[in-house]
Amino acid sequence: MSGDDEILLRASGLTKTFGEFTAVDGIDFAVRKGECFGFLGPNGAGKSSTMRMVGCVSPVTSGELRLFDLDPATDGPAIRARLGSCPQRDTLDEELTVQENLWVYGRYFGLSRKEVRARATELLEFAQLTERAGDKVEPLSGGMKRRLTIARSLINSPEILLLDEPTTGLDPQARHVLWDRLFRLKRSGVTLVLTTHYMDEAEQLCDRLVVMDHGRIVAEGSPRQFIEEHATREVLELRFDADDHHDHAEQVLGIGERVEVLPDRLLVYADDGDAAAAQVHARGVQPLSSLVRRSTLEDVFLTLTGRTLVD
Ligand SMILES: Nc1ncnc2c1ncn2[C@@H]1O[C@H](COP(=O)(O)OP(=O)(O)OP(=O)(O)O)[C@@H](O)[C@H]1O
Repeated sequence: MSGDDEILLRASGLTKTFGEFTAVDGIDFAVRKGECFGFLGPNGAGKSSTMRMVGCVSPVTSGELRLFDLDPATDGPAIRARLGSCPQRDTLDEELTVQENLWVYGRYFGLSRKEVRARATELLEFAQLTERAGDKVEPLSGGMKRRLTIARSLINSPEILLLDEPTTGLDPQARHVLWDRLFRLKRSGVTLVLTTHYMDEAEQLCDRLVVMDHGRIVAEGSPRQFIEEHATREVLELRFDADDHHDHAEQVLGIGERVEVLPDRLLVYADDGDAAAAQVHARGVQPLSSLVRRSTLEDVFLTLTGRTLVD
């Protein structure tokens, strides 16, 4: 196998248990060279436990895991040398400067002083932190710290970068800057594997993704495939006075393909949202507001699991 079809990471029957509890329940997936592969799911779905096994920091309970055709159980150090790993929480040394954080990490990977300095200069540019190179980390914004963490995880020029919820806790603008950096990284040939519970992030970044729930993979595909397969083209959102959404659901039953009741609104799944709205109107139902939008991964998740992603 070669080129774009080359599989860098493969799991089959991958399982992680903590005592009696099964956090990852026999999952299968494969990541191709150069793609961005995502694990989408709510808190507790087993995404981080999967990433920790892939990152060779948590042993596999059972099943098979191979990175670069190597086994984490016996080849952990060789795999880690070719991986970058960006944890959910920033673990920067706040007492050091921005560039010192990179230098220290580079030395840990065995790069020479000269190599470390050259690589750090490149990475600061990539992370748009050149101007802050000599500043302490502590006062940086959340977005800057996240970019520095990513830069640090790239110091060894990894072939695969693991990102556990890369933009959780960041404001919208900082998220967009980060997405732009990750796009650039992917274009440069780095394979990205990320977890997220944001549908927009998965839609923006991932070529392929799996949806996880209760330790299992419940669906797999590209974001567009997901939407085409598991949701209608459009959704009509209807809002009524609080508390009576269930009553209104009965009134609109049979319109579109499916009606979903959420605490604050009704979702009518229909390929033609405007036609569905006209039918609602014809039945004399009068919502406080109504809106037609395209289906998203959130709708797919709701269809597959009966729950919203972010409760
Ligand atoms: N070290 C541990 N010991 C016991 N249970 C654990 C441990 N680590 C994770 N779990 C449990 O395994 C389940 C999956 O956790 P995991 O962190 O993998 O989920 P997640 O999808 O990454 O969620 P989050 O978005 O909150 O990180 C959770 O119920 C969690 O409480």
